[in-house]
Amino acid sequence: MTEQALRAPLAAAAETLSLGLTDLQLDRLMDYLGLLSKWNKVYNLTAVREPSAMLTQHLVDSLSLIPPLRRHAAGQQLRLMDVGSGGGLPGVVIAICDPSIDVTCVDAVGKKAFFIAQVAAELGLPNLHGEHSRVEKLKAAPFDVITSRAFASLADFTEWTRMHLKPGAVWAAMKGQHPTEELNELAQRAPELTVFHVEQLQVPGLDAQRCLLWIRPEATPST
Ligand SMILES: C[S@@+](CC[C@H](N)C(=O)[O-])C[C@H]1O[C@@H](n2cnc3c(N)ncnc32)[C@H](O)[C@@H]1O
Repeated sequence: MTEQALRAPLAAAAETLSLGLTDLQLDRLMDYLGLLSKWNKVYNLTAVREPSAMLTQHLVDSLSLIPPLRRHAAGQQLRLMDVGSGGGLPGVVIAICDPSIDVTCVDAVGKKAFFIAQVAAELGLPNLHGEHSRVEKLKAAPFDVITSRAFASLADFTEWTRMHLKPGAVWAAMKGQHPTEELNELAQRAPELTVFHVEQLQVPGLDAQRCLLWIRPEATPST
């Protein structure tokens, strides 16, 4: 498939999601797709091999997070950690779509974190950083939002990243079908956490269930 043939469905998906992306942002998303496809063979970034499948299953899927994230940001600058980001999903897509969000992609595999740094340099994204570490070993740093996609159970995700939450910060976990069992496990292991919003994500061109879970530590009552 030619680049032009992939750019059209990408632009259409961005339009359907009302993202208001500029031509430069669409170019960067296409450049990212090119890098993902090129370096996948070397770095083993994703099991999805075909660029057209990567476009829908990875880029457009990650784009579906942008409207809820913007709603949450409400125009404020945010520091966001994307945990277990692999080839940069959704972290790189967020950094391209929203320059006011400073994104750190954390992955336990060094070559994946290196790839993120390479994407940041090649695409000229000063708001994108790659960090090589198991997240539970990472020195505590304050973030406003911690995201994950295809990473770990909700209970592990929140336990391993809790020390990185600023006061007032939240987790946003991308999942497929409504994760009933994971929610039950979370309620047992971390009853002090609140799942304050579960929303369906619409992924243009993908006939699959997707949802986003917003979680926060229970507010400490003031004394
Ligand atoms: C299934 S991949 C998902 C990648 C990407 N988020 C996506 O949606 O395509 C899970 C990633 O989590 C990373 N990972 C697993 N355990 C980790 C940990 N404790 N800390 C940081 N990264 C971890 C793996 O190296 C892998 O790249």
